[in-house]
Amino acid sequence: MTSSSEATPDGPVLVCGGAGYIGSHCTALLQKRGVPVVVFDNLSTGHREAVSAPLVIGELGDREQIAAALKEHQPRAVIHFAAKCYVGESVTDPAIYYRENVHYTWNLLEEMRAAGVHDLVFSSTCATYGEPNEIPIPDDHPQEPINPYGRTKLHMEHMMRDYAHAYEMRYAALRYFNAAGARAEGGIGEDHAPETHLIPLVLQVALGQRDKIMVFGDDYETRDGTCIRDYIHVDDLGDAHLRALRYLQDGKGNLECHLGTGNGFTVKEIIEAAREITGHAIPFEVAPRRPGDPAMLVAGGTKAKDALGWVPAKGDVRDVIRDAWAFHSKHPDGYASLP
Ligand SMILES: NC(=O)c1ccc[n+]([C@@H]2O[C@H](COP(=O)([O-])OP(=O)(O)OC[C@H]3O[C@@H](n4cnc5c(N)ncnc54)[C@H](O)[C@@H]3O)[C@@H](O)[C@H]2O)c1
Ligand SMILES: O=c1ccn([C@@H]2O[C@H](COP(=O)(O)OP(=O)(O)O[C@H]3O[C@H](CO)[C@H](O)[C@H](O)[C@H]3O)[C@@H](O)[C@H]2O)c(=O)[nH]1
Repeated sequence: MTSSSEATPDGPVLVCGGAGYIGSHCTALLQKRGVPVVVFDNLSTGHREAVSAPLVIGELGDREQIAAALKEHQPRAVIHFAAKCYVGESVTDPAIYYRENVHYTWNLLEEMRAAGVHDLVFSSTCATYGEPNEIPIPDDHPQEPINPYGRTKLHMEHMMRDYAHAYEMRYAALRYFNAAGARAEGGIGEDHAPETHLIPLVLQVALGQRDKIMVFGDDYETRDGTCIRDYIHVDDLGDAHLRALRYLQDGKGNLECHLGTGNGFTVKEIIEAAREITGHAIPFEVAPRRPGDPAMLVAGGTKAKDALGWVPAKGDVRDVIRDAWAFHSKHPDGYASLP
């Protein structure tokens, strides 16, 4: 058994998508806690430099590659981060999302079943809730996604629920709010191309890589007219995955819950906090609303705390931005800045 302050699951753990932003942070934490870990990633959006664990360059579209990795590394569990994640692209080209999120996850489930690997922790998203009818959003909010990205994630959740019901399998679906920040101990951080997320874009302005940040809409019904989001530190997300896996391995059942801080910040508040931290003026310009953006997304409920004993260590967005800034100012071109 583990203490409530630190969870250590049994390994080896296969981390699909472990070269990506959130997966690399979870992998680093597993290693820090001494859990044997192997990353399986096709490096389509991930980075070899983000991984210091053994890396299998593999494709979830290819069942033979999944089977070979499971056979060679004999994991006791899988944590599954790999997915396509651009909401706009999912609207214009949903086929990619149904193939790579839904079909490829089915590939993984089938190969796990064939190999007798029973435990799966998986990245879901608050985008499965769609336009919330209640803020803060309770854990049992209806799931009515408003774009194909969210719908594919919901399909993935349903697949896991059905597999867990029918076969010998246990799963945790963790619905993240806005992942942000970088590893407090340094070395890894966020490097997406193209980058669409607010905090790294704001920090690109501070680095002189952009003239200004565009604020998508200032006529929402919020305290300053700009959208409110719940920014959750990527290290806290990593910790929640370890706890969720321990929960499954302790036989406590399946789990579906969201992961956020419960604190919401407006776009203008993020810019202001980044000004304080970077000392840069960070000019902005108001642009039209971005289609599909809900005014407010903030986590409510206590399910993750009750089930996992998980409380985010960095609930203040300034701490999140400070860690992101430490990474971006040291690696202004992301992993390309590394020697
Ligand atoms: N970033 C966020 O704010 C956020 C919020 C909610 C949910 N999520 C979910 O969290 C997960 C991780 O997000 P991220 O921001 O770290 O994304 P990311 O793109 O940085 O990481 C995804 C990783 O999966 C790998 N991958 C993708 N397709 C693959 C395939 N077919 N075979 C093998 N590897 C493959 C990529 O190379 C990459 O390393 C995603 O499932 C995403 O939907 C992210
Ligand atoms: O240049 C920018 C970028 C973003 N924003 C605003 O900043 C807020 C946060 O935007 P992000 O793109 O950083 O994050 P989202 O809330 O859109 O995205 C989150 O929710 C999505 C689903 O809705 C996906 O799950 C995604 O991975 C996750 O980060 C939004 O109000 C957005 O309109 C701007 O004003 N200007």
